[in-house]
Amino acid sequence: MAIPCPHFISSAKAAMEAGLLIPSSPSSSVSVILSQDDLKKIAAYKAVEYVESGMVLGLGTGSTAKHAVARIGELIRQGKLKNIIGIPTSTITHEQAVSLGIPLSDLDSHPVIDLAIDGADEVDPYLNLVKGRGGSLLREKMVEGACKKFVCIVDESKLVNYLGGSGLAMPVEVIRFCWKFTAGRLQNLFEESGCVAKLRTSGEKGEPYVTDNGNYIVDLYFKKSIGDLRVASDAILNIAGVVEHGMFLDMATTVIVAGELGLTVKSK
Ligand SMILES: O=C[C@H](O)[C@H](O)[C@H](O)COP(=O)(O)O
Repeated sequence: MAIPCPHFISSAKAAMEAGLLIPSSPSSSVSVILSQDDLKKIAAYKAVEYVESGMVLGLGTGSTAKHAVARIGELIRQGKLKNIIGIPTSTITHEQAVSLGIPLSDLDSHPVIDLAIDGADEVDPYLNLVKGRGGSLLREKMVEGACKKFVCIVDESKLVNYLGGSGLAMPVEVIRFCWKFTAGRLQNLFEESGCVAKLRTSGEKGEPYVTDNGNYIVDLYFKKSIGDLRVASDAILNIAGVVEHGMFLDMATTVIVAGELGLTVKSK
């Protein structure tokens, strides 16, 4: 999706730094079309400005986080970041980090993480998130729950008035055993919100999608708000068979939003 940005003031600077935009002259006014992926990259590059040498970093997963991981790899290669240790949140991020030469570890060896950078599927006005449409919610929640700072990076399409408000999936990771039973219990739990629970599938044959942890994902679709998020979270986690859900409540310390009018940094 191309987004017209006639007055792209603060993001123009970030776009130049990201190599997405070259001004024709120092005084020229900026008029540029940036794609959604450009916006993701701009948010990611801004987040990497928070990274300092010697940090243990949570490396997120997804089409936005991959730009941050690439940038960290680039700065390490250029010698501008030293002694970084990355904790990846998925096998795909692990593979990307290895290909970039980023030294890696895990939570067992590094239980405290200085900073994590990751994307999100939805961000509400209180910086609560929905994550996991890429399937990595469990490891992300473990890593980002162990962080001193969690910088979330999104383009403005991810902003919602309330979680579930995009009408897209709210993922719940469940064990395979009797997943239909678990999906039914989840759907019943949110009956008043018009919830529909669907098993996530992948590939042409529609096989169940399997997470890095060998589990399935049941996606919840809501017609109305699910009300108190803490109550909803506890109720989901109380169902035997549920491993984790994609609501990240009160976890992001900063959210960087790249949009038509520039970069917005919201912090707690
Ligand atoms: O499981 C995937 C992660 O939670 C992602 O961070 C999230 O889905 C956002 O992904 P993207 O940046 O590709 O929109």
